[in-house]
Amino acid sequence: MSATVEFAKMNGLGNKILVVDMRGRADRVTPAAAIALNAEPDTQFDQIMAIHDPKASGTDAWIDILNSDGSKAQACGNGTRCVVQALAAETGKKVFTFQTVAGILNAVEHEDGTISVDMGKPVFDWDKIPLAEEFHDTSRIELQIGPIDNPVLHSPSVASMGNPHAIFWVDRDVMSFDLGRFGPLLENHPMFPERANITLAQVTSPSSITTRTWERGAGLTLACGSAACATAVSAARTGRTGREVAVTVASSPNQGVLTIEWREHDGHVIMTGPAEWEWSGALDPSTGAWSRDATQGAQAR
Ligand SMILES: N[C@H](CCC[C@H](N)C(=O)O)C(=O)O
Repeated sequence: MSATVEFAKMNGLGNKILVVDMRGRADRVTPAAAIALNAEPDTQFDQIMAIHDPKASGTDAWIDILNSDGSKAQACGNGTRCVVQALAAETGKKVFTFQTVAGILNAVEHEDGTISVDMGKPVFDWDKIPLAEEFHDTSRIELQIGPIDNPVLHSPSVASMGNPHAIFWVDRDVMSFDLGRFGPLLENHPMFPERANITLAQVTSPSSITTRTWERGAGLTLACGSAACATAVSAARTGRTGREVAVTVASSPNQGVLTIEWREHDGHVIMTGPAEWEWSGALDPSTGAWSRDATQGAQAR
C-alpha cells in the first residue's frame, strides 16, 4: 500500500476542509496525522473528510470526519458539500449517497454549482443530544454564563444534527460577543458529556438568521453548516422563524449564506450552499506528512 493518498484543500463558506481520498485502503487518517496537518499554516483545517470505500450497497462512499484536535465528528455540513464537489468533478455524477457514523446522507450538485445536502432529521431528546440533565423541553434549557443576575448568554436551544449543538439567541451583532472566551467554557460545560458546538444566533426576520459558531474540537471557525441547520430548526421550533431560512454566517468571508429548509413532509433538514476547491496534494494518513501537487507551482515539503 502506497504511503500517500491524494487530498484537496477546500472550504465551505470559509470552513477549512481537507478532503482525503482513502478509497481502496483499509487504514484510517490517524488523530496524530490530523494534529500534525493542523499544526502547519498551509494545511491548517477545521475538519478532515476522509472518503472511504462504501460499506453498504446503494451508497457511494463511507465518510469519516475528524476535527482539528484529532477527535471524531458525526456530522459536517460544509465538509459534505466539499466532498460532493470533489466527487462530482472526478466522476461527472451529480447525485450522491454517503454513509457516516450518524447514518445516510443524500446530496446533489445543482446546475449553478451549489450543493444541497439532506442532513437528516434533527434530534431533540435530551439523552440523545446528549445532555447530562433531564430536560423535557430542549427548545430552552437552563444554562447561563456570566454574572448570575445579569448573564451574558443564557437559555440556549439544544439539538443534535448527528452532533451536539447549543444555540444562544442574542439581540445584537453576534460578532460583538467574546466567543473566543465563552466558547471553550460552554463547549466543555458539564451539561454536555460529549461536549457541544456553540452558536450565537440573531434572528433578523421571520426568514433570516445571522450566526457565529465555536466548534467542538476545532474552536472558532469561519463557518459551520450543521450549526446553521441546528439553528434553523431551533428557530422554527420556537416560533422565531418559518421552516425555510437564509442563515448568514457572520464570520465567513463576505458573510456567506446557507439556505436551510426543515421539510414539512418528512422532517428532514436540507442545507444548500457553495463549496470551493483551493489546491491539491498528497499526504501520509498515518503521519500527516504532505506535499502540494507540483503543477500548482508550490514547493513540496
Ligand atoms: N464544520 C462542520 C461541523 C463540525 C462539527 C464538529 N466540530 C463536531 O465536533 O461536531 C459543519 O459544517 O457542519
